[in-house]
Amino acid sequence: MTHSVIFDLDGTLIDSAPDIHASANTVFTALGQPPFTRAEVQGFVGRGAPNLVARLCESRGLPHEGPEFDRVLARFLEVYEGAQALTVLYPGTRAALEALQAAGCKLGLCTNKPLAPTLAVLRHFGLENLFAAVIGGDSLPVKKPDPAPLLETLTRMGGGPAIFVGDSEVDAETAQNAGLPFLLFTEGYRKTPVEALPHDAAFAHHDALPGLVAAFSAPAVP
Ligand SMILES: O=C(O)COP(=O)(O)O
Ligand SMILES: [Mg+2]
Repeated sequence: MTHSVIFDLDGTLIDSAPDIHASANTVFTALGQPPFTRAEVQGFVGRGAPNLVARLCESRGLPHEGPEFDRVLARFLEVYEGAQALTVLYPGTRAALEALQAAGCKLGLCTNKPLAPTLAVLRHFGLENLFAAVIGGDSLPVKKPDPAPLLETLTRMGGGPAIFVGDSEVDAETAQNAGLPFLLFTEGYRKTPVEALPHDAAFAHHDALPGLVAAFSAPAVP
């Protein structure tokens, strides 16, 4: 039985932290704040843009809710939507997605990144037609690790057996919450050692992905 394969985006298919870092610095330096390091910003990626901006505000002693925060978030989202210049696909990503599709797998995307910058970056890399369903961090009232976005992605893909592929603590928890197998990409933005994150298989290069998915999809040997 061929599985549907649902992907996380930031830190899994694309290395977008340089653009997220640059967008944060564009917004916060305009507010008279000193720039953030890449590590500071990357450490807050994974729970969606409102959480990222709230954590950045907090670390500069600025309000992390209310009208002033809303203005900073709105400005960040504006800058973020046009921020693709520093983003790259992880090596082997395009080939792996195409190989999975050629093997009959349906592909889906379930990210906490807001939908507008998600669609913009998919278009930037010419990947927008590969995915049967795309759910962003603002597509539903809840985000990962709530299982609803992942399950909704699968429903929009027509259901059936599925595997989730992601890079983070949030993704591992989402897969568990949704009851789906989890493949962990080890070169993304996780903060926890691989051994400490629940996963069914781990990989460091996307070349390994079609083989891992095929192993899951193979009928169990009696
Ligand atoms: O925008 C984020 O916080 C992270 O996005 P991701 O779910 O694609 O890793
Ligand atoms: Mg991620």
